[in-house]
Amino acid sequence: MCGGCVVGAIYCITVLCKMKEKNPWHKAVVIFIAVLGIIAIVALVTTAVLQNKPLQQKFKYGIVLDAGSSHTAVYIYEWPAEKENDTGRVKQKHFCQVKGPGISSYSLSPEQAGHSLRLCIQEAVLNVPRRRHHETPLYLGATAGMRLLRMENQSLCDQVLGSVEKVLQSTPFDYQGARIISGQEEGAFGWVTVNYLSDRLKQGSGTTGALDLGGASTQITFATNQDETGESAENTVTFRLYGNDYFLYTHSFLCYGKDQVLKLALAQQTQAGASTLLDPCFNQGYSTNLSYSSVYSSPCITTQKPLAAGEGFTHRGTGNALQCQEVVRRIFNFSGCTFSHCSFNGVYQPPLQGQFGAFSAYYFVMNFLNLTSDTLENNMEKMARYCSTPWTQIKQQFPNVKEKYLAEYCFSGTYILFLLTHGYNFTSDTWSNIKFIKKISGSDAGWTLGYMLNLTNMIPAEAPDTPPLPHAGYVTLLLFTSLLLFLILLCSLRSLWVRCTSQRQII
Ligand SMILES: Nc1ccn([C@@H]2O[C@H](COP(=O)(O)OP(=O)(O)O)[C@@H](O)[C@H]2O)c(=O)n1
Ligand SMILES: [Ca+2]
Repeated sequence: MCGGCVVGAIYCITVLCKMKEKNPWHKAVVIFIAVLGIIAIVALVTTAVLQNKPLQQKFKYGIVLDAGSSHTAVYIYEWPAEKENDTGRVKQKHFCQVKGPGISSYSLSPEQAGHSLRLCIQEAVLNVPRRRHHETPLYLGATAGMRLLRMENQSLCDQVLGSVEKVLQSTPFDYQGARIISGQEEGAFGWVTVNYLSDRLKQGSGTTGALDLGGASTQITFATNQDETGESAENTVTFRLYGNDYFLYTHSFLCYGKDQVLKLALAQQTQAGASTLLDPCFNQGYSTNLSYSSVYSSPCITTQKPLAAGEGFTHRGTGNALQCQEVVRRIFNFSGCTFSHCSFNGVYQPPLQGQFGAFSAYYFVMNFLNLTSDTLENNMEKMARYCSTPWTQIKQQFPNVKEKYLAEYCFSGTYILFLLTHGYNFTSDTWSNIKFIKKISGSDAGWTLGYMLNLTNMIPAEAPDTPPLPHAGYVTLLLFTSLLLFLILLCSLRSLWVRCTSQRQII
């Protein structure tokens, strides 16, 4: 079309040139045509650019409630409406932490479980534009706290789920159900989240493994070769995403979240039923009274409360990291592997592959202890120093940290180092493959985003078709071509003018 303009303009000039002798206005007419040509090109480029400009962005929303063992969190996600299937497009818009404990703690007053969510639901209502409310899917997924309650008492578990369901149904959102997700789902969707956010799924190779530490369970998930997954079907999840096949190894260790594992350690150390427990995993000078039932009532504890024991015991710290490691070692079972390789407790695990992102409590604990960017050996030393610091000094040093968390860091840090090395087989050499992360590109690492992407079919199995040129490339090419044609027009005008003038001189 632009080429047509140029040819037309040249034709006009030629005609004009012939008319020139007779017409005293020829100069003005030539200038007029040149200006007209410029205006035509500018109009053409402007129209083409505006026509192809991305439309004003409209957003869609999705809400996922993570009903964890220790607390419930509400995540609101947002994405451009016309780019639903593009990787990396869904972002966390808002986060709300529900006040109080996890929903499984309301087993004796189930109505309270639903009620506890109300404030965060109100926040969600304000954070999603009103006209989008009815089309915004809302999901609740409960994890290990509710898995344990289901094992303990199915009826109480149903009542708690019923109570949250009642509240969620009454919201203006498109409620899609509240359920207990499986350990495999928790692990696999954590892996999807991490790889979606770091934009690795479209590239098809070099994915990142996911390590999730909760309060009641912990998950390890990573991509392996197809033949590695054959040994244990229950540890295998396969996905086809953006045209690539992924064979994932995943395992969720129930009772190996950091709060339940502490109960395992306390039960292990109170077998004799003494009235005082001297615990190397707590700082020297730390002392508190604990009831036996707070330890032994968990379904993770299979041993009975010691017969000789009274109501409770004094839990006293002695602060010794090496002895603490021995306490932690006793809650792992390294015998009885029936597969080619195992992690612990007879669970199959193929050799570790690639990089890993470690999130949730891994991040909280390691970040507090300043163990996120050092060698394994240095981290062991730092850990020993923290454990041997007297409790009074720790409290003085961190007056703003909740005492319960502060007291447990020696135990939790020792447990994390032991789990990653002796449990999963990370070594001094492979330690640097683990990155302790909270967020990736502004969104929290965790299973919730992967869960929503899967349920809303937002990750297609096959790679979507993309235009041959991105918008910026298209505009650049258009401008460049127009500029070139304009220059050709000017040159042609000039050479015609020169020829015209010389012809006149000859005449
Ligand atoms: N700021 C925070 C928040 C949570 N946490 C811990 O992170 C863990 C989160 O577990 P969770 O509630 O998701 O439990 P699961 O159901 O995933 O096992 C709990 O052990 C919390 O105590 C922490 O250490 N620091
Ligand atoms: Ca969790």
